Amino acid sequence: MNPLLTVSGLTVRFQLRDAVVAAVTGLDLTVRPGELLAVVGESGCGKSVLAHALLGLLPANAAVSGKALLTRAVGPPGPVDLLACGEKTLAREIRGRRIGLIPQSPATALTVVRRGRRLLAETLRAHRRDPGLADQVAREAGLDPADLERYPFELSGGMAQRLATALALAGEPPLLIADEPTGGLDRPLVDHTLDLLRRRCDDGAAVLLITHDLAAAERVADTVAVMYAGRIVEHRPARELFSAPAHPYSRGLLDALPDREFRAVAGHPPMLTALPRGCAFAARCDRVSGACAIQPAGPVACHHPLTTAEAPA
Ligand SMILES: Nc1ncnc2c1ncn2[C@@H]1O[C@H](COP(=O)(O)OP(=O)(O)OP(=O)(O)O)[C@@H](O)[C@H]1O
Ligand code: NI
Repeated sequence: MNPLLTVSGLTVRFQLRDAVVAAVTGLDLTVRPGELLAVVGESGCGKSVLAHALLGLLPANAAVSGKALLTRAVGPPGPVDLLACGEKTLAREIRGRRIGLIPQSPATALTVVRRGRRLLAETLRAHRRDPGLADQVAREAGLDPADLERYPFELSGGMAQRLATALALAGEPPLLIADEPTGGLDRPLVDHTLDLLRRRCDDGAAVLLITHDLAAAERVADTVAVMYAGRIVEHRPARELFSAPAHPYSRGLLDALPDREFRAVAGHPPMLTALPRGCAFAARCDRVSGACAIQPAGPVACHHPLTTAEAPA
C-alpha cells in the first residue's frame, strides 16, 4: 500500500543565543495505512520535536527543512507538504482531522476551563460526529465516562492522558501520532492504550507511536525506527529488530529490557549543540573504529553492524 506519510530529510535546528541545537537531522520515514510505526530512543533524542514539526507546533526559534508529504482526503490532487503548507491549512485541514495528536504532557495541553464532557462533545461536533458518542469514545480511551464530569485540573495525570487520547480519537484521523501515550498509566491501562492503538491500525489508520518503552513497541509495532541524537539509526520491521538488532545502540536498548540483561546503555548521549562530525554513538560504542569518524548512512547507520549470528539468544 502507498504510504500515507512520507518524511524525507527532516531537519530541525533551534537557535539559542550562543548555540544551535541539532534536534533532528536528515530524518526519513514512511507510514502506511494499517501500519504502527514505533519511534524509540532515549530522552532528548528528538522524538517529540519530530511530532511537533509534522504538526507545525514548533516554537519560533526553530528552523525546519525537508519534506513531509501527507496524502489528502479531499481538495487539490497530490499530497500536502506539512512543512510548507502554512498555519491556515494545518489548522483547518490537518490537526485533529488528518492527524490526531496525543500530546506527551496532556496536563499542560489541557489548560481550558471546560469539563471533559463539553470538550469531547465540542470536538466530536467539530468533526461532524454525534456529540452523544462522548461516553463511547471515553470508554474506548480507557476513561470512565463519569470522569468526563470533571474539569481538566481535577484530573490525575493518568486521567488527563486518557482524556487527551479520547480527544485525539474523536476526529477518527487516518494518522494518529501518540507521543508517550502511556505516561502516568499503570500496567493494565498501558496495555489498554497500546491495544487501542493497535486496533486503530487494524481498522486502517496509521499510527506513529513515540515511546521510550521498548516493551510497548514490541507489543504492538509493525515497524520500529530507533532514534539517536536526532537521527534514525535503524529502521526495520519490529520482528527483525527485536530478534536481531543490527545497530549497537539498538542492541544496547534491548539489553536494557527487564526480561533481557536489564543493563542500561553505559554513558550519555552527546550534547546536541556540539555533535561530533562522525557517528554520534561512537563515544559509547564498544565496536568503534577509525571508520566511525565518518557519518554512517543507510537503513542501519553503522560502520560495524551486528550480524544475525551476534543476535541475543
Ligand atoms: N524550543 C527549544 N529550544 C531549544 N531546544 C529545544 C527546544 N525544544 C526541544 N529542544 C531540544 O531538542 C532535543 C530533543 O527534544 P525532544 O523533546 O524531541 O526529546 P524527546 O526524544 O521527545 O525526549 P523525551 O523522551 O524526554 O520526551 C532536546 O535536547 C531538547 O532540549
Ligand atoms: Ni518527548
